[in-house]
Amino acid sequence: MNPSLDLPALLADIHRDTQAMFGRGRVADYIPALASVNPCQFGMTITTVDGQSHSVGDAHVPFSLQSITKLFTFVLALKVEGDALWQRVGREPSGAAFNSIVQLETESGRPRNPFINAGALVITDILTTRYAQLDYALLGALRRLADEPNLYWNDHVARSERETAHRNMAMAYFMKSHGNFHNQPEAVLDNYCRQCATEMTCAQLARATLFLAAEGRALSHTDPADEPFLSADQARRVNALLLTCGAYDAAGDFAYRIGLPVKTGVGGGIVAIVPGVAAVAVWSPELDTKGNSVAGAFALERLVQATGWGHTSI
Ligand SMILES: NC(=O)CC[C@H](N)C(=O)O
Repeated sequence: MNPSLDLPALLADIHRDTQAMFGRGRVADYIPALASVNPCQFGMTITTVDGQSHSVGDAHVPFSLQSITKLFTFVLALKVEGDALWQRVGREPSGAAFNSIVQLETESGRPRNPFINAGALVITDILTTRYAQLDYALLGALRRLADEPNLYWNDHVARSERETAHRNMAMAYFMKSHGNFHNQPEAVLDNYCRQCATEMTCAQLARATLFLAAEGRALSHTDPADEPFLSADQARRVNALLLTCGAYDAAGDFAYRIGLPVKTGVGGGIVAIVPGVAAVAVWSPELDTKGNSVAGAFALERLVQATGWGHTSI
């Protein structure tokens, strides 16, 4: 990393400039419990592989990870299932909305990638077969990665999504009709909604995804063995998928503007990986029409313009 970079000063500048972005998007309201979140919040954390962490604004306020959890469930599935999972899900951008159902019909129930809802449901189905209590297995992995024992899902948000999960349920049944869903859709949806309702702060999320910037090494402070969480090759592949599929049908626009592997969620969070350098988490609840945080994307664009990150790593 360029030693002359003053990250705290840069974060302060970005924080100031994002205030002008409030009011340009809308908080997700299709999950009723998310509709009541105060929209005018912004937090950002940069955690570097050399051990620095810098935060600004609401970076210590927990928020609903939503689709950002798809990154973690995919990584878990890759660890337990390996390349066999590609028989059940593709690795191409969908170019369609995150909750689109149309491609499933023409593509025989095999979702385009693990980061759209249909693909994430297949991943959760795979993990539901593997783990008797997936919710706690996932929390355990997240706690280890974030080096933070106090991580939970928000039960109110989980129930709220579960009661209104008609479209996701329809996709699960459709995939089951093609033989690409092995458990009962109801049980998988229970797990999926709890997974999506996991809460973290920006500081915790940046820490939890640092392994993707560090060639798969979890860099745990509490685990001196520093065991790799993924192999360097697997981490490289996960980053490639995040770059091409991490922002749904805005993946091209994100690559153009930001050029880093990212995962977004309708809670307003975005995590971005700068391979070899840092993990960056940003959160601001107002979304654009594709379900991505308006101020979050703006902040990441400012960050890469100022640091040059991404220009050499991709
Ligand atoms: N894009 C998202 O964050 C979507 C996640 C949300 N839980 C859903 O399934 O609709």
